[in-house]
Amino acid sequence: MSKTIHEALRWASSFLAERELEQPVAEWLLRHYLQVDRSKLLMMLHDPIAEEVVGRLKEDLKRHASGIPVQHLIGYEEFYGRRFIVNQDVLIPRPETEELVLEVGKMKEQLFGDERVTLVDVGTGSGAISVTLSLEDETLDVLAIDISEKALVVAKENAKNFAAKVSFLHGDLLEPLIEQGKKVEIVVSNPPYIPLTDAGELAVHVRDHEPHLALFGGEDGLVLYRRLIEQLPFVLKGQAIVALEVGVGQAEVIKEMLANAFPCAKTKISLDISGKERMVFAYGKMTRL
Ligand SMILES: C[S@@+](CC[C@H](N)C(=O)[O-])C[C@H]1O[C@@H](n2cnc3c(N)ncnc32)[C@H](O)[C@@H]1O
Repeated sequence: MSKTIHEALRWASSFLAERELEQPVAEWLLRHYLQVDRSKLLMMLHDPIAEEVVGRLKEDLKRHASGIPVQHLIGYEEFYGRRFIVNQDVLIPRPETEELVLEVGKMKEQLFGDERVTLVDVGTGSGAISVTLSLEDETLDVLAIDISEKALVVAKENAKNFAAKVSFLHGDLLEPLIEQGKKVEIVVSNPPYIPLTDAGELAVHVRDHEPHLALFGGEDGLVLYRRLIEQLPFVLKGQAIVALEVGVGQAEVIKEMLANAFPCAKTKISLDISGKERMVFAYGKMTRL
């Protein structure tokens, strides 16, 4: 007799638990195969499940147990309620970054109201930040930069899928803007910030399956912040916002770097939903006097 969805899920949960892997993975996979949302899946729990779907589930769970992120198995990650294509060329967007997007939206509203302003997302990866902000706020002209040509292919595909108007540039941090003499009101970045010295502590699915260019920020994790902050004065308008996602334990030092670079601006650290200092901002007057 064929299994029900409930039985398949129970089997999958114990497979994952034995390997200390996250339980929702089985549900994500089944929702993906059956193309249903969570509430529909719950309503279908006692329906029979086709043998080939059970076979696919077993195969994918084995691949996941070997270290492949579930997002690479299904080909997307949800970000701000939208499905972004992801593959081995881009960082899988994380929930903390949704909080950065939310904060940037609020700060833009406070500082610029409905004024039309230009925002640049440095190190756009899958385009999660740039595409989302462009869709959420029509008063933003959005540019996005990445040093990885392969990441830009994915970001462009995501922008196309959502008909988001983002202009993509290839280059090192803000250099493409500096070369054009272009000035912007908002710089957002979630640069690579893991210290190279922490590489050994990373989970296999991160270390072996996400691009190292997206993960490591030099020996101490701060290399990209230092270089980005040095470049900022060349691209920021007089009134501006700088919004950076940072790693745990990096917020104070990055706030200080911003305060030194922009003595007339206000700076602040924001906590993520789990109470960790994960966002640093400089905003207001960006001139030195
Ligand atoms: C941590 S990932 C962030 C991706 C995406 N913004 C997100 O939040 O999901 C960092 C991104 O910065 C890019 N990157 C690394 N070094 C860079 C550089 N020097 N200039 C521009 N982009 C860079 C990487 O290719 C990667 O896409």
